Amino acid sequence: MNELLGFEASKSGEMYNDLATVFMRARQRAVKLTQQYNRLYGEDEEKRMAVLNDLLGSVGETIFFEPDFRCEFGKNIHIGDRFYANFDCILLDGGEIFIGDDVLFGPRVGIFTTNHAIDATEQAAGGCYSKNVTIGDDVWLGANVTINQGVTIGKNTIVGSGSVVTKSLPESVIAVGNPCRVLREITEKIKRTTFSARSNFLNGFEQTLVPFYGKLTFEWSGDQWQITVIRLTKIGHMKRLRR
Ligand SMILES: CC(=O)SCCNC(=O)CCNC(=O)[C@H](O)C(C)(C)COP(=O)(O)OP(=O)(O)OC[C@H]1O[C@@H](n2cnc3c(N)ncnc32)[C@H](O)[C@@H]1OP(=O)(O)O
Repeated sequence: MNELLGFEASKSGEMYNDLATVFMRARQRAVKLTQQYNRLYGEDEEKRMAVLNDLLGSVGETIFFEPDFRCEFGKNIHIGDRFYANFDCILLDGGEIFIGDDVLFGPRVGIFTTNHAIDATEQAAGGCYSKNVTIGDDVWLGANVTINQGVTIGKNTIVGSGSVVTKSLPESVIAVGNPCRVLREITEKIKRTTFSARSNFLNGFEQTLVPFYGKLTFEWSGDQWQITVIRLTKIGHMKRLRR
């Protein structure tokens, strides 16, 4: 076990002592900052972003976690632009977590980069090893998705609710289940009509979510309306959430 290298060991996949002082202190700091972030819910978003800037390794523009967000260290988490996570997101970042642009997490998504040692003696002594996780641009993780260490999710992929992802997934697929397997590719082209939402429900939706996302579109598929969110990129171009 490598106690001297601290985060260098954890980020490189070597076995490290999870109970070493450097990790204990960093964990306490992260808990305090995430509590502060969660308490600031509903306050000025700039204050919340300032906490995230302090807590996380790097953040893009417009990052939003519903309460309660929790992470282990924070400094190993890197998030791109326009990120939204629903309630109770847990990111255990002994290894690094890289999240791209325009990523959506459903409620109770968990990313776990660290395993305890397999050997019981090393386990009891605090032995752990971590592997980085990467989430590509335009990915949507459904509710209760679990991502295990070492996984990469290709861009534009959707992971169904309750899935446990143990191996990497390619780009532009829908994948589901435990263990998570590809269900189908995302190939279809959907024609959309954009118009303003006017019902109470949709006005409420616009006020709460659309500032983070962009615009709503509606498509009549023959027997039902499909509501889709189109997000505005930094340079103002429309970006489709689902194709
Ligand atoms: C940002 C937010 O807050 S998100 C809000 C939270 N919402 C969610 O988490 C919902 C996530 N959505 C899902 O899980 C959806 O099922 C999707 C998007 C993965 C798939 O939707 P569709 O493409 O319409 O798949 P469809 O419903 O046709 O199902 C196809 C097959 O996959 C199975 N399946 C679908 N979803 C799942 C799942 N999550 N886990 C296991 N199997 C599934 C279906 O049972 C079906 O199996 P069958 O062919 O044997 O009958």
